[in-house]
Amino acid sequence: MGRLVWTKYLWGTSRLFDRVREDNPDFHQKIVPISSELTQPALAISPEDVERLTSCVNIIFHCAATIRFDEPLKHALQLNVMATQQLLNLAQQMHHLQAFIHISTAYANCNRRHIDEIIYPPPVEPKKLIDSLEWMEDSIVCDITPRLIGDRPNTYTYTKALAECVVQKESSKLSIGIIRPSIVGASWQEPFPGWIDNFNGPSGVFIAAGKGILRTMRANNDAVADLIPVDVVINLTLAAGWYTAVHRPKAALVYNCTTGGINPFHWGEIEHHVMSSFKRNPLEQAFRRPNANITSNYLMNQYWILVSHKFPALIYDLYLRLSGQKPQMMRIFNRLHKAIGLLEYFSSQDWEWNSENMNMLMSHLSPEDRKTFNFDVRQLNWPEYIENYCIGTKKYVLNEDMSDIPAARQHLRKLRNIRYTFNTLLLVFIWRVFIARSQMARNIWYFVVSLCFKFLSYFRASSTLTN
Ligand SMILES: CCCCCCCCCCCCCCCCCCCCCC(=O)SCCNC(=O)CCNC(=O)[C@H](O)C(C)(C)COP(=O)(O)OP(=O)(O)OC[C@H]1O[C@@H](n2cnc3c(N)ncnc32)[C@H](O)[C@@H]1OP(=O)(O)O
Ligand SMILES: NC(=O)C1=CN([C@@H]2O[C@H](COP(=O)(O)OP(=O)(O)OC[C@H]3O[C@@H](n4cnc5c(N)ncnc54)[C@H](OP(=O)(O)O)[C@@H]3O)[C@@H](O)[C@H]2O)C=CC1
Repeated sequence: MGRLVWTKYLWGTSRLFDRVREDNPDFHQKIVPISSELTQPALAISPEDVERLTSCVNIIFHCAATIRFDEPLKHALQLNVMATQQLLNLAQQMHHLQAFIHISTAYANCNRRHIDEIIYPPPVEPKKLIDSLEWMEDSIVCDITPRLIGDRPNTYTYTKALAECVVQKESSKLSIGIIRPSIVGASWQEPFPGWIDNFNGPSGVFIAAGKGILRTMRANNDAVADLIPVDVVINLTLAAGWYTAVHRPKAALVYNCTTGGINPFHWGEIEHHVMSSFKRNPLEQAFRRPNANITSNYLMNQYWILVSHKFPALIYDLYLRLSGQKPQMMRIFNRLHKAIGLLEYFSSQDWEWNSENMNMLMSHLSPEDRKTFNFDVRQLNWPEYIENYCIGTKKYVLNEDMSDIPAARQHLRKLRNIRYTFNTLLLVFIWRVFIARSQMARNIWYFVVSLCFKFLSYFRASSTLTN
């Protein structure tokens, strides 16, 4: 439902709605936005709006949540659990409600390796937790949060697990479907390939790598990167709304909305395609040439952070200071490291999700509906998707013009020349300081050079023989 920001998207200039605007310029007349605030009693919905909702609504799609990984527990609990309970209460007053679709996350149970389409017992009884945190000061809650969330990485996944349990409790009174998307990425086909409008999940990582800021990150090359295009999630959600309303399942049906078990792709492959895509379609004003690597080795990552992040940031900030400007690069890197640190849990391991209900739902759709509400990720071509995703971050997140690509390429060439010059100067400096002053360093240097020369002569000789 969201707050009234919805209107900004619908009536405003968002390119997401270009196609629907073309097909049906008056489409906005079909939409009635309702103002709400999840942190307020009864969700702060006005009595007139409550009246309208209870008399008109057939299906609820409950998406509103805080998705921040660093949300204080009390706030996350309020937004993701208590607000869900309030919406369920409101849903029970709705005279014509046919289905309640709750958007959870595939990582709600990320403390398990294999995740079935069932609701697992909650880590704690939600009501008990809400009651006990109510009287506690924020500082105490903060202290006990790590103990409470246990083997989950953050308050987000913890509260999303509790929310599932709250929703399940109402399944005798409402027809309920729960959608669990994995890592939501840019659109695959609808309304056009590559649409994305935020820095969440991998998008911020891709952009930071494309800008040449991010050069290293901890991730497992061979772990499955369970990205799911946003239009697949929406299509599945709509289809689940239809199925729930028509078939009225007795228990809440859970749909793991994932790609890993059906059409797996790995972080190592993503790295390769992201980097080559940004080399073909560079972002404007890159800090350095895009050249990022993932590694699962902690020490290696720390080494590259020092050499490829902190050292260039220090030099650049020194340059800014000397030219009378405010240093900023170190601050940017500190924020980046904080964000990356919160994502590494998800990129360093993999999970197996069972997605039988996704298949079951597909089998219930008519061939025409299967096309209109396509969520068959077997057809997803990953390299093409990643290319469109990277172009999408450029066009729709950073609002860069594709016609400026030649200038961006020129900028990368300039950066390459700066790097060559810098490396040459560094080599000369090292030569002057170490090699020219010490006999032993000189001997090692001559030894290395003669070894290289011998190798070269050997290869030349052997290639002449084979010819
Ligand atoms: C080596 C590289 C190789 C490259 C190739 C790639 C190879 C593969 C590599 C592996 C990839 C792994 C990906 C795994 C993803 C797993 C996700 C699991 C998802 C679980 C699924 C879910 O169930 S779902 C929810 C997902 N939930 C999020 O994903 C929110 C996270 N996030 C936050 O929890 C907060 O964001 C956090 C961070 C605390 C900061 O918090 P913070 O307070 O410091 O900063 P803010 O977020 O408030 O941002 C303040 C302003 O910075 C702007 N900004 C933000 N990022 C920016 C950026 N990169 N560049 C420029 N600008 C940026 C922003 O737009 C704001 O701008 P403004 O102020 O104008 O609005
Ligand atoms: N992004 C992802 O990778 C994944 C997301 N999900 C789930 O999908 C759902 C949507 O997530 P996503 O679109 O990514 O996240 P967004 O942050 O973009 O959307 C969250 C929505 O919740 C609303 N909201 C947040 N706080 C309040 C509040 N206090 N009062 C009223 N409304 C509020 C926001 O309204 P406003 O726009 O006004 O701020 C926004 O419409 C969430 O339930 C999330 O858990 C699941 C798996 C993956």
